[in-house]
Amino acid sequence: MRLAPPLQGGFREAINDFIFNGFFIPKGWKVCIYEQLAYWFNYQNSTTLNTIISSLVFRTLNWIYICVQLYWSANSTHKSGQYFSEPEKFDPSRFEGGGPAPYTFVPFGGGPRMCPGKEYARLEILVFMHHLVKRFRFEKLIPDEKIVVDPMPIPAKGLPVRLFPHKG
Ligand code: HEM
Repeated sequence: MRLAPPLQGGFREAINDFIFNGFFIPKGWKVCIYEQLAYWFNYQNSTTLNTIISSLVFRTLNWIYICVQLYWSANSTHKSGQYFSEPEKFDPSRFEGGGPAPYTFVPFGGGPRMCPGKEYARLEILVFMHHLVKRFRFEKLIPDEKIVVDPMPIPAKGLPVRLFPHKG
């Protein structure tokens, strides 16, 4: 959920004027639909930006649109060395105690529009994992299988595993 969050992030509308990194963002500015471009920004800048605010000019037929994106990014926030030491390392102990600072671990978003399916999704995967480890030992068939992002992160070959039922 931290290293490869299923949702990369989302768009927001500014409810007040504010300044971010020298950009003046007026109240009411919001999204353009160029999500793929945002994904691209997300990956290109993954170590430096945790919010992407970019002005874009693009042309459709004879119209030129100027568009501001306010995009919060789970992926780049989760990979920030400022919030997670050795960000590429899988280390569940970083969630012990108080865990990460508020709004730094955001696979389900945050604030009033946070994912309402959060607890259901966590429970479902917990039940699945419980039955898997209680009944089987398992091995990945492709140890270094890559994850492709298109736009959701999925194992490139479908994560084949071999199951060995526990005896008795
Ligand atoms: C691992 C599983 C899931 C992940 C990682 C996930 C992630 C997210 C994220 C990041 C958002 C945007 C939150 C924001 O803008 O702050 C969202 C919104 C939403 N999710 Fe999920 N979700 C998951 C499972 C589910 C499930 C199981 C349901 C329903 C049963 C669900 C229903 C929704 C709905 C309805 C919204 C829109 C909420 C709104 O805009 O007010 N999600 N989810």
